[in-house]
Amino acid sequence: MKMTVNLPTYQYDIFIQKGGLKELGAWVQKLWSPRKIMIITDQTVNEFYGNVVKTQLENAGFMLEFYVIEPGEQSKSLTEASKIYTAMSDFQMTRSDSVIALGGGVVGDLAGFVSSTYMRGLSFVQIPTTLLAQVDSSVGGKTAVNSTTAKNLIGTFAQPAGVLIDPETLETLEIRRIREGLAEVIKSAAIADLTLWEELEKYQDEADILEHAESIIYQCVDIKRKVVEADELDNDERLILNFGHTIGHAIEQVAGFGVITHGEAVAMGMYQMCTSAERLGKTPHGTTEKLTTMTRKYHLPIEFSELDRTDLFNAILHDKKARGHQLKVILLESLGKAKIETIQIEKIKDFLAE
Ligand SMILES: NC(=O)c1ccc[n+]([C@@H]2O[C@H](COP(=O)([O-])OP(=O)(O)OC[C@H]3O[C@@H](n4cnc5c(N)ncnc54)[C@H](O)[C@@H]3O)[C@@H](O)[C@H]2O)c1
Ligand SMILES: O=C(O)C(=O)C[C@@H](O)[C@H](O)[C@H](O)COP(=O)(O)O
Ligand SMILES: [Zn+2]
Repeated sequence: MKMTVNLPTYQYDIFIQKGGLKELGAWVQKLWSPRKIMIITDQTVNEFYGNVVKTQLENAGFMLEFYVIEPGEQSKSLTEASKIYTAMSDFQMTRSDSVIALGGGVVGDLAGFVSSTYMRGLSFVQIPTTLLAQVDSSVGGKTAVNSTTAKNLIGTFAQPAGVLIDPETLETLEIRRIREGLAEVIKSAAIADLTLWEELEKYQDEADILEHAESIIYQCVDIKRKVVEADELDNDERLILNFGHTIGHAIEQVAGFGVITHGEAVAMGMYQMCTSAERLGKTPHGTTEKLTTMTRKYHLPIEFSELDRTDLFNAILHDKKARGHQLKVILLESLGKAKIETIQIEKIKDFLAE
């Protein structure tokens, strides 16, 4: 399956194919002439998929260097980015060379960030290997690293040259990671696609989801593609992709990056926004119950009562949807349709109430 993201001045293809990794060499040859490629990945992904990627690309005539990070959110930092710049410079990369991000959202965000800033920008490709990265983070061009004070505080908009999604890589993924990816799937359906929502209601469990992974990934990527095409730089419609993230990102930061996964935090954030919006009369009665049933079925957490509300509020002050004292929040008008409301930033406390 192929899809094209059409932006005003740029376009790229997303290729979704079981076993696609085994065709990587030929796919990359269509994008790039022979050149140096730095493959940025993490230790776990490298153990599973490093060899196939190496063989494919070397046979296709590329000169490779692997940069392998420690797995986990802690690696999404300026410290790690700085080490990668040094490795890129040691590999004597020039602006005609390129980067491949091979891994989950951490690798994708970090590799995208260094690619878009090294020498003011090298081309890069996303090869996402987690469900979360395949349904969300590999598409749309948001790159970032975290600071100690806030999630994704430092970043760029930089679109990849292409995205290759091989759903077979999900076979080696731990169940907790499948579930966290499902949080972004649930988000995508909740904000924009009632049909996908109803489909998710019919699936029995995670195994059922994996059986239908290719189609689910396609639908999520298509939702994201449309939103990004309408508002690449996150000024308006794209903000809906942030449903659950205002509180979710604060949860990740306050708990300590990596303790609660991004998807788990988004599940908590979606629940909290939905239940509060329902209490405030901004979301139809009964929506939270359906959302809770869905998140429970896929074993996602919704509770975060142990986290201090003031700490969460302070973290929310760094949300990128804030403008001065105002904050845009994403609510559900109904299941399958999001709406954006502007509130005074203090008012987010109404949504944090236990
Ligand atoms: N840029 C965006 O639009 C966007 C969207 C959503 C999330 N994100 C970011 O993505 C990050 C989360 O991504 P993630 O959940 O993929 O986390 P991750 O990259 O940390 O991957 C999760 C774990 O799975 C392992 N792994 C990856 N692929 C594997 C495979 N095929 N088999 C076995 N193990 C594998 C990794 O080693 C890691 O331990 C967060 O930092 C979040 O902010 C970005
Ligand atoms: O692509 C987007 O836009 C999103 O908001 C997708 C989110 O799932 C993702 O977590 C994103 O990185 C959040 O971006 P941020 O601007 O809130 O840092
Ligand atoms: Zn997200």
